[in-house]
Amino acid sequence: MVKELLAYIRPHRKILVVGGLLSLIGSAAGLAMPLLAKYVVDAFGQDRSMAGPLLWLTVAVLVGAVVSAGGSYLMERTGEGIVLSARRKLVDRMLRLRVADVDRLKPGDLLSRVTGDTTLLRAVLTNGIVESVSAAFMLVGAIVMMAAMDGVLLLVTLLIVVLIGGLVALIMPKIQRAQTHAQEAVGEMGAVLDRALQAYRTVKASGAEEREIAVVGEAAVRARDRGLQVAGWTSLAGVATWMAVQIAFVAVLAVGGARVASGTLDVSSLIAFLLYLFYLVPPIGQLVQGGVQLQQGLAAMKRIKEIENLPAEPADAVTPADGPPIGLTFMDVAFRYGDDRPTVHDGVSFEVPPGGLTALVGPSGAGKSTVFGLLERFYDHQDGLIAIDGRDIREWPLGELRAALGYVEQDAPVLAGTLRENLLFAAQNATEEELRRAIARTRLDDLVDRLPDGLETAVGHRGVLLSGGERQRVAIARALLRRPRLLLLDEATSQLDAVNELRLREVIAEVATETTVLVIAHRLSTVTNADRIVVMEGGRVRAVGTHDELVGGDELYRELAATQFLVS
Ligand SMILES: Nc1ncnc2c1ncn2[C@@H]1O[C@H](COP(=O)(O)OP(=O)(O)OP(=O)(O)O)[C@@H](O)[C@H]1O
Repeated sequence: MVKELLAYIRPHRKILVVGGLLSLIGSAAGLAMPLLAKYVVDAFGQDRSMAGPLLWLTVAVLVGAVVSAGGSYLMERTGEGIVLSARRKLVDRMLRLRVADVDRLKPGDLLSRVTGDTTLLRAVLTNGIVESVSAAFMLVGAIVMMAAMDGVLLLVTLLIVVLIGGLVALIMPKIQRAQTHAQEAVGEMGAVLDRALQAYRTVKASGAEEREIAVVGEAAVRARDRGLQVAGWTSLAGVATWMAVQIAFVAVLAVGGARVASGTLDVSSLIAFLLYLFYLVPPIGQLVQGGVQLQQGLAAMKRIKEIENLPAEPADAVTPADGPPIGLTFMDVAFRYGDDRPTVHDGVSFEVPPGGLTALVGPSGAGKSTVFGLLERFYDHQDGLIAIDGRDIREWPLGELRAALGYVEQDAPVLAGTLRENLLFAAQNATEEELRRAIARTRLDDLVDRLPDGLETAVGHRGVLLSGGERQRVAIARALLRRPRLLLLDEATSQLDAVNELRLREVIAEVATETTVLVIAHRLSTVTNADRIVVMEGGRVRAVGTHDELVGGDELYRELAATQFLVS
């Protein structure tokens, strides 16, 4: 893990070294001060002019301050750079994960990894490491100076510092464990908050505000408790170091006082020694702090790596290319969502010839949406053959496969942004003419006319400004602009008004004249217009035919037609 942490630093190492050097120079200037103070005191005692030593003292203060400030700015800059590259890498991986992996992850937790955990890297990589180096330098420097003052006093000091240092070293692993838990708790809080925000209306309609507030509140309390554990251990480490210095102070004062009295030590040396002793405080504190930050960084790194280590889909983005409609084949396809999950497809076989409208129908849970998930290769089937245009989908380069398909989800997501951005989402290079045509084909013209800023109108978070029927047509227009050779359309189950219903039917019928359309049908009008209907039940294909054939020959279909389809 430390190695991975260092990998983030490598690109910034030059500037980090410069910043580190500046900090060291600042520290060295600081280190010189007690010595210069000693000269001031000596000059005072020997009736010499204090001007020279005082001037040097002033110069040391100024140089120390300016150089330290420069060093710390460079450090912060590097820190921001490191956070940026960690975020970029993480986001890149997150958007390329396989759907099956994302199903298992919680969006709120993912968000906290990008926003929260990356920030923790900054502290460890800059302050943590560089300041620890400069603190170690200060520490060694102070000890050398103390040795020059008086060896006996140094021994007394070191004995105490080493004892307490051992204690702090024992506390560090506890801090890391507590810190990992604390960051996980923040992620969990993000996840429960996200759950409530995703279902905002349902929360309100269910009168569940209080409960959700309590759930998020509890997660926040857990995060606080974990944070308190970290704080507890950190304070203990802090107190231990503080105690070390205080005890050393008393011991040095006692031993040093005795040596001054016996004439083996100058008063000025004792004063300088005591000053150096207090010079030990910040570097020791910094080393402890650096240790804590390292633990935080390691915990954050672990959470970042958990995502980065997940497999990614190949990144072969392909611009959609025009082509004739294509057909598809399912042959004995077997699939389940996970080894411990029930079988969803249990030998599914059907064929869709190029062009025309094919409807998939069946009771809820029959595996219809799963057909789409497999065609888009969001998931990989375990057995059997799925071919598109006569070619096994495993042999299609992923980008090319997805470029050939248009996909409209049932709840037709519309993204925050303008209507134009939404329409061009899947085909950034579409021309104004193509855009206009797609709008006309999906009968969105009057919507565009009605909206205050036309295509440039912001449609709101998840398209709340549009009706369900409009959202579905926007999604269809978006898919059409990609010029799919096979359109996968999961029809909205929501009840549409007569106008929207009619428009949707016209749109589907018209699109089916130009490309292959496979629709998961929820409307009677769709199935009656379909060239063929595939009836699925319990993970198998039960019957294939036209509406009239199936009404006559398939009992389940007859029942579905009578009860399930939204009659138009
Ligand atoms: N991402 C998923 N992870 C695990 N199981 C899933 C996932 N998606 C669907 N399933 C399960 O697979 C089965 C078939 O689901 P599918 O969505 O394909 O059915 P469907 O016929 O489209 O149903 P509906 O018409 O209700 O949408 C269901 O039992 C469902 O619980």
